Amino acid sequence: MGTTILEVQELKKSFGGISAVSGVSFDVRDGEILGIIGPNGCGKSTLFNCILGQLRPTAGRVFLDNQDVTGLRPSELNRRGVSRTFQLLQVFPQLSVHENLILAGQEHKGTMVSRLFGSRDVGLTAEANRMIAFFRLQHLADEKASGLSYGQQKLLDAAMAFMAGPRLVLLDEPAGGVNLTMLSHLEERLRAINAEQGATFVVIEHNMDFVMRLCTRVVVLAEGQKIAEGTPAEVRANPTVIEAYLGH
Ligand SMILES: Nc1ncnc2c1ncn2[C@@H]1O[C@H](COP(=O)(O)OP(=O)(O)OP(=O)(O)O)[C@@H](O)[C@H]1O
Repeated sequence: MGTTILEVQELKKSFGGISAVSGVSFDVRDGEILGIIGPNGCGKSTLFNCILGQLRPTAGRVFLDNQDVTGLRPSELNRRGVSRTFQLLQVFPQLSVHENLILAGQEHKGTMVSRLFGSRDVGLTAEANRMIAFFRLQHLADEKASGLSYGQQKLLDAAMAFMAGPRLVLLDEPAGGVNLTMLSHLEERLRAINAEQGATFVVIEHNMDFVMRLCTRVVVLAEGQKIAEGTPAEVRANPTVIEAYLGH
């Protein structure tokens, strides 16, 4: 496996008296698909939000390519090549599939680039077309996002996160609410973007089968702490993991 892209060290986040994340450490290596799983309320989203600057950690550090990025704003992390999806769809319903992708690309490149250099495109039209072809959305390219099925919107949402060649993508429940046919398409395309383009990403997901099939490595959280880490097979056989799931 490649060099370390992201390193999370002893991250903690409390909300008043509630400790949502209690000292979690892990890393993400170039070219891998890392899964983060755990029972409801174990701190997965809080962890993502702390890594991506939506929340300021109570303690701990986050390094991107060996640079300390703890507490940087989401827009700054975007400019450094980290993008994400949210549990709730972030597509703009009144914009077409193509326009949504362009907008995501502009956000990833940083609006300053287009402001300073005039062109709002900076190669994004070609990139959007490439992404549309990659995720097999050609027949929907000019459709408004609101006209797409929920599964198609989730696919678009994921495609948007990969616009402009980010260094690292964090996907928050990409499979949530997606029907089986669309799910296998999403899984196959995510696998392909990793294999063919070397995309590195982290997936938070409740769908255990999806995670176990897709991810190269899995981190398991329970009650704000990391309780296991390993290949899908190792994690599945880990008694502590089984206990944490059966106990809920
Ligand atoms: N803004 C907040 N204020 C207070 N408590 C919060 C806040 N956000 C999260 N929490 C609490 O922190 C804990 C972790 O929540 P978090 O949403 O990170 O878990 P999760 O693993 O993502 O859950 P789920 O799988 O249900 O999405 C929970 O006990 C939750 O109630």
